[in-house]
Amino acid sequence: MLEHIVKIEGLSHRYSKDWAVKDISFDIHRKGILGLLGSNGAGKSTTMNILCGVLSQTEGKVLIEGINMRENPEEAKKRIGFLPQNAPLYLEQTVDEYLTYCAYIRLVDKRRIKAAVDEVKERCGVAHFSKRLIGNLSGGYRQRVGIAQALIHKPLLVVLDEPTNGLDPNQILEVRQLIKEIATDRAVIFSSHILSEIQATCQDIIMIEGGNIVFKDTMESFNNYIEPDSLVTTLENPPALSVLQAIPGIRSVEFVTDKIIRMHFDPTIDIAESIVELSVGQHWRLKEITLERSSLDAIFAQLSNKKSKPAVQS
Ligand SMILES: Nc1ncnc2c1ncn2[C@@H]1O[C@H](COP(=O)(O)OP(=O)(O)OP(=O)(O)O)[C@@H](O)[C@H]1O
Repeated sequence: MLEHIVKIEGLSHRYSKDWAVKDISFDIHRKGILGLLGSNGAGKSTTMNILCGVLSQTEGKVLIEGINMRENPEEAKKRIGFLPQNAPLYLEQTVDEYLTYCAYIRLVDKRRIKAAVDEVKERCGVAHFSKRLIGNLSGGYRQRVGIAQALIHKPLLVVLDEPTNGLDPNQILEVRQLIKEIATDRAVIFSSHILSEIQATCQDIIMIEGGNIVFKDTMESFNNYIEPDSLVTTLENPPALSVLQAIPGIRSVEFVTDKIIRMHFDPTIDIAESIVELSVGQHWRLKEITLERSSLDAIFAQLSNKKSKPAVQS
């Protein structure tokens, strides 16, 4: 049986009249990365803020190693490191000054503070910037410092709210790698509104929309559950639009260039095979065919349409 360090039960929150999250329950395993996927306003930050004890829920329970966050926040928070959506950095401090301050407010033993700062700097790859003002670091390095402060007190769980937001592609790859490395000896939960971000990093996924969980399982099950519903094909000798539109199962056809064509199709039909067969038979000279991953909106629509199947699994 998998060991859990976090148990969230029936969590609901409303800021005013409407529910921002409603009846959310899930567990977090002791190690590995759980991705929280959802579009803007889905309820990711609300869930994470409650999980970290920054926001007090309207209803429900958060237990960290059995400790109730509402009843004993000091003990529960010792076990959690948090990087909120807007990293809480002091731009006028050096990396050393800032991390020392974080160690102090995170109640790290005074005799251990220097060692703790050195350890997280090393781990997060910012040791060479110890004396640099945080305001003079690039976005990627600021984010590393943000992750370092979340690790300073050796928490069991690290919560990262959209940690790759606003970074350039290289910085995204580096921060992803750091997150994977951190998760080798602790649990990590991280949120994103980008599916590929979660797919590249997480073993487990929770998808949240309109404040409700619409899917929770392993990443592998998610990938198996969501069928692609469009493909892009390169044909050196493409037929007329009407010929492609007439293929059974095709819903729409768009010429991206005169040779590259995007086709949306009914995911219950194996359209790729038909295209390959037709291409050979009718000399369309197929060069490339790629199934495209669905957008978040399309996935949400698919999940809603599959309500007859058990979309939410525990
Ligand atoms: N302080 C607040 N006061 C009132 N409503 C809020 C507040 N914070 C969030 N909300 C609302 O709660 C809902 C969930 O917001 P939340 O920030 O949790 O979503 P999110 O998935 O993190 O989105 P984003 O990626 O845009 O931050 C949204 O409808 C949002 O407008």
